[in-house]
Amino acid sequence: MADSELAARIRSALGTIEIPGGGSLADYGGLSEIIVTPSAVAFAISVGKGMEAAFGPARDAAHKIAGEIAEGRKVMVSLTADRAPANSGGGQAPASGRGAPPARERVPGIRHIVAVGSGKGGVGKSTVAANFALAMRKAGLRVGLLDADLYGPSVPRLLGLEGKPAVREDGIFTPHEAHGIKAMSIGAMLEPGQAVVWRGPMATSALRQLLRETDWGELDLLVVDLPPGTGDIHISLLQQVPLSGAVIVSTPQELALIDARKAIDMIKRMQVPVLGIIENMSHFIAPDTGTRYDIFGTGGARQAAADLGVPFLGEIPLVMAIRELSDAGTPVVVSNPEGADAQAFSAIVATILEEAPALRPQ
Ligand SMILES: Nc1ncnc2c1ncn2[C@@H]1O[C@H](COP(=O)(O)OP(=O)(O)OP(=O)(O)O)[C@@H](O)[C@H]1O
Repeated sequence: MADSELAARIRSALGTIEIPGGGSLADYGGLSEIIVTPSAVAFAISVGKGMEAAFGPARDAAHKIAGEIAEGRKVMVSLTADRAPANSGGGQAPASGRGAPPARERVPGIRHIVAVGSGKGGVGKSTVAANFALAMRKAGLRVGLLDADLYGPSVPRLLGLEGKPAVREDGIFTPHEAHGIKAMSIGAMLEPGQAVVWRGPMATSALRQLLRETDWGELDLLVVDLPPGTGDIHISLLQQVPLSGAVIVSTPQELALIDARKAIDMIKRMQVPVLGIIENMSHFIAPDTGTRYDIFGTGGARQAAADLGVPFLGEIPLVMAIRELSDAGTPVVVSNPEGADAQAFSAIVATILEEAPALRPQ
């Protein structure tokens, strides 16, 4: 069945579900577009603040009906209320009460979650996140990598993931395994080139399900590759799970650093420890002469880290091999582990494990 036909069938079936206040879910203005991908069906129901509980049965019924029509696809139905008043607190908030942010809840089996973010796009955040995860694996940790960059997922390319993740009978994803780590990405569920417009509530719901409805097994560390910037996904992740820390990737340019400062500010306000800044594309070493060129300036991220009172974790040079190997699905940490570039990632991991001993393998 064509995707559009499947979406139309689901929408029409939602007409049998009655919503609080009367009327059917199919006609309800808060029902989002129904997104169909080769392995998933996703839609959101937006309700007024305080109406979440009343709409719960409608959401459950929608999930069931969509599951019956979805032909083996994973169904993701999110129920979202209008945004609660800005939460500046963080920490374990009360679980009930109108507008109260939900309590941060651990993901069973996962000891630590560390997010990798950046202020600006295109600074190499995903490349760093993948190599960072693999370097943690080399350091002896059981590692997973969650691609939360729903708008531009690149983990499938970086790790060479092929095919869709399997969905168990109970609807739980089985993650991909690559180079000794587990990996989940919404990108692996899309057709090549398929663009999905994740509107705010659906994005946060998709993230929640990738995080909580995946059979991660026992992990010492889940690395989360965030989208660039400081949007809904970041706030949602920071609010819904306790994070052991966040790492910010920046290039040395002032513009990237301004945005990196904003990201660090947000993370601190949400009371998540900032493990430090990694400067990517720090400098270029000419392969023929070995001459170092500071093409984006030098020392910018180190200075910004000092100004912000957060650790500076290290520099990753701009190297053709990093790009070529990442694009080929064999990141430098696994394909050339003894090379200087891989060593730069290992040194960063060693610094973090020194500074945050709780993360070390047990
Ligand atoms: N240190 C590096 N040396 C050479 N190329 C690099 C380096 N880091 C990243 N790249 C390349 O830069 C490009 C962008 O990297 P990447 O996709 O990781 O960035 P990003 O910050 O995650 O981007 P987005 O904002 O789209 O999520 C990729 O082609 C990648 O291979």
